[in-house]
Amino acid sequence: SVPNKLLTLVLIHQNTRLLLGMKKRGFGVGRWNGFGGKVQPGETILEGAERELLEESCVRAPDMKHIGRIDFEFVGEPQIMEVHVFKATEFEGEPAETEEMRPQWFDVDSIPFNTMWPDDVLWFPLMLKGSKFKGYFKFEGMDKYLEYNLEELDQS
Ligand SMILES: CNc1cc(N2CCN(C)CC2)nc(N)n1
Repeated sequence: SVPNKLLTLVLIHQNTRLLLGMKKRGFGVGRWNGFGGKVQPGETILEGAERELLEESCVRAPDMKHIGRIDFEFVGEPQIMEVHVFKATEFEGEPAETEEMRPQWFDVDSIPFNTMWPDDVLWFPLMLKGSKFKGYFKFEGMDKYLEYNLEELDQS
């Protein structure tokens, strides 16, 4: 009966390249991921996504679109992490390293899944092909999920 924790995740996907960041501290440290964080009181989820992208990568992406939602449960943790995923194709500025993230471009055929969250290999293909999706993963620790479901949603 704990409200979900609202979080964001932004991917910038330009033709055959994807911008990821190496998380330098905190939750998910040592893994490549999109950019994001907690949604603050008084901001929309979209505003939170835009703010975190700028803070973590120094770029803005005004065309970002909401493409999915993934709920993450961690065994022993009552609060579900409700991650809202956004994708952009255009950006303003130059990706730059921050205290949180070291950005790097990857070819979509060479995504470093072995140094990413284990769920990514399942839903990144949906993200890359432009699907809208809804997912749920039950994690036990940081490296293993016990259950999941993932569905593509109708665009119509
Ligand atoms: C638990 N699995 C996760 C979490 C996660 N996030 C990313 C966004 N963070 C703010 C919270 C945790 N991202 C991916 N790709 N997988």
